[in-house]
Amino acid sequence: MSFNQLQQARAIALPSREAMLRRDPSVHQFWHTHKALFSDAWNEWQQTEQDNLLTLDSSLLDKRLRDAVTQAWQDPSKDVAVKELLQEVAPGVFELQFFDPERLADLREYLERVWDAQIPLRPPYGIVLNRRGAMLDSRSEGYLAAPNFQAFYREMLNTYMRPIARMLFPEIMGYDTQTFGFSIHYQPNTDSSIRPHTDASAVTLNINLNLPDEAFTGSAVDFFDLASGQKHSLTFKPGTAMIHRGNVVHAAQPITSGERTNFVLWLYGDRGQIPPQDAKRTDIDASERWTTPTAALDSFAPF
Ligand SMILES: O=C(O)CCC(=O)C(=O)O
Ligand SMILES: [Fe+2]
Repeated sequence: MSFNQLQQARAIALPSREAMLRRDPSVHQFWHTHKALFSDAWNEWQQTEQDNLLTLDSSLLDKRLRDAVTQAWQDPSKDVAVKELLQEVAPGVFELQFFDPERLADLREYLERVWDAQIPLRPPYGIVLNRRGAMLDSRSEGYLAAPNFQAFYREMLNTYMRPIARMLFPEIMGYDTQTFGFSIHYQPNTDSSIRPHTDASAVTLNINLNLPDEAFTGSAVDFFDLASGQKHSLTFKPGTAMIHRGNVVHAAQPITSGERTNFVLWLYGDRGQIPPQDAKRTDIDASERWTTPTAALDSFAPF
C-alpha cells in the first residue's frame, strides 16, 4: 500500500445527492470503480490517526450487558441474566441499555474523525437519503472500511446482537447469517423523519448514540401493533437500543429540536431471506443461541 491513497481518495467528489437518490447507474459505477482506493484510504487514515483514535471495544458497552453476555458465552445456560436486561416496551419491541452513556463521547469523537477524514462515504438511501449517515457493512458500497471500526461492528453483531435476537425471536435462527448496518442522523431542517415502513431484515437492533447532554424533542419512534391497532411511541434515551422483528411497522416522528444519531443493525439469512410469516416461534436450546454461523458472508444488500 502506498501512502497517497488517502490524498487520492479525498480528491474524488461524491456523486450528486440527486443521482444517489435516483440510484443512477453511474453512482453504482462510481463506488465500484473506487472500491479498492477507498478501502486503502481508510487503512491509511487509521494508521495516520492511530495516536488520536480511541480503541473501539466492548468497554463502550453497558457493564451489566457486557458481563451478562460474557457469562452467557462461557455458559449458555446462564443467559437468563441477559434476558433480565431486556424490557418489552411495545408488543414485540424490547429495550435494553446497550452503550454506557458515559463512554458515548469517545465513540462519537471517533465518528467525528470519520467525517473529518473526507474520504467519500455513501449515505444510507434506503428510505430517505440520510445525509450525515454512513453505510457500515462491508457488503455495502462506500462503507466505513476502517479496520478498527469493522472489528467493533462485527463484535456488536456477532457477540451481542445475534444471540440476544435468537433469545427473543427464536424463529430467526438460520435467518441471521448475514449482517447489514448503517448510521442515521436526524436534525430538524434536513433529515427529520421516516415514514411508516418495515425493514428488510429478520431482526433490527436500533441503538441510540446521543450523549447525555444532547437533548432533542420529537423524533419518537412509533411502533404499530397490527393485532390491536395500537400505536406505541417510544423515545430513545442515550445509549439505549430497541430490538424488534423487521416486519414490525415503524416510523420516526419529525425531530423538532436538537439532533439524534443512531446505529441501525440488521440480520437476515443468505441472499436476504427472512423467516416466513407463519414460522414456528418455539424456543431453541440456549447452547444453540450462543454460536456464530460459519456460513460465508454473501454480497446481498437490500439498499
Ligand atoms: O428513527 C429511527 O431510529 C428508526 C430508523 C429506521 O426505522 C430505519 O432506518 O429503518
Ligand atoms: Fe426501519
